[in-house]
Amino acid sequence: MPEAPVLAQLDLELRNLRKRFGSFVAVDGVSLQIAKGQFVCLLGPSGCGKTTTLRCIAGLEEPDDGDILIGGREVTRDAPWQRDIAMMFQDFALFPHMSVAKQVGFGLEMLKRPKAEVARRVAEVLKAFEITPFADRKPASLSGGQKQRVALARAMITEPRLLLLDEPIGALDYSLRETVMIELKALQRRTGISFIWVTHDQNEAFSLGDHVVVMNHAKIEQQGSPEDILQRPRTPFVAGFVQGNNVFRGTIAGMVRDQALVRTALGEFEVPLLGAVPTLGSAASFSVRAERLRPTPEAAWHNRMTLTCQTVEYFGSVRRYILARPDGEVIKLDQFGAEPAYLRVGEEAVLGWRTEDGMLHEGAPA
Ligand SMILES: Nc1ncnc2c1ncn2[C@@H]1O[C@H](COP(=O)(O)OP(=O)(O)OP(=O)(O)O)[C@@H](O)[C@H]1O
Repeated sequence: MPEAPVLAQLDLELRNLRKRFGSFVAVDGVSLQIAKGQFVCLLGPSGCGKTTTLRCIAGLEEPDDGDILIGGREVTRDAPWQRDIAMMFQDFALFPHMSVAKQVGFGLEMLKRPKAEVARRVAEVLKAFEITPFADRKPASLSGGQKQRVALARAMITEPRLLLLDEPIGALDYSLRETVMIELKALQRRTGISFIWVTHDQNEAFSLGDHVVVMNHAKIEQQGSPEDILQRPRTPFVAGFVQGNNVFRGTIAGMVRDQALVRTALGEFEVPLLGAVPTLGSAASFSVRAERLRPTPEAAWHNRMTLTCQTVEYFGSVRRYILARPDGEVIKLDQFGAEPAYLRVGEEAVLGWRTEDGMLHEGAPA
């Protein structure tokens, strides 16, 4: 059994957090435990409640119900500056009339630290973020990447326990994003401060996060390591939301030992039973990742179907085949890009997969 996290060592805990705007429920019973020094990504489609959750943690929204603990201390009704957090927004929210040095020192001045200490720390932080040459400049004269460094320096100077980031690289050019992501990940590791990073971009979430929290319709659908979520999606929503899954819908037609037989429009497939045993005849869905399918299944594999290759996309590291399903949907098959191609457009293939590569979902499919 996995060890329960030691509560005093949690950087953040949310207990059954709820937030309504009028009759609209934006956050619906969100519970979360974040150990020390984690890079956490809140991932989900637009409007699923990520930003509202983050704003509740920051103290910018008051939850209707539930508790927020930071570093083991209950802060649900505390003001933002009493929470040992800092925030960084997509537009960086820099003060337009303040010099870079002044805004970087702002947090320490608010905490009424002695002038000499503020000056020393500002000099250190400007140097660490390589923005010393801009110390006297106003934000308007800085590039996007420079503004971002200033915003980060301003957030990090108080050495908060949590840094809350809302789509922090959304405003940067694509060419800059990868470099900034590498820098931010290194900064998080170096400082040991937990980052809570809101994004709707799964590449960002899976490449940065130690822990990814997938939200949909105000609730957490699944949380875990990137590998957990990519390889073992537990709900039809997560399977459909993350890239690379083939989702099958049908009904439970039988159960043998530790396997369910799922009847779909494409045939009957065996899927391992992991959790609760489903009712015979109930609606069910499962997924198989595109790289788990094979164009020449072994004789012993039960799961197979004959389809025609519609398109081949080549991404360098991966070759992706799109095969037409009779129900109008498609099947994705991925192959390592350096290998000779499996199939050509128009070619028919028998695709198959090992039973253990199917993932039966919890809850009925939509
Ligand atoms: N102050 C508010 N008043 C009314 N409704 C709000 C308010 N703030 C957020 N909402 C609604 O709550 C829902 C969740 O919003 P939230 O900003 O948390 O979503 P999100 O997942 O961060 O989305 P996005 O990625 O688009 O920012 C949305 O439907 C939004 O319209």
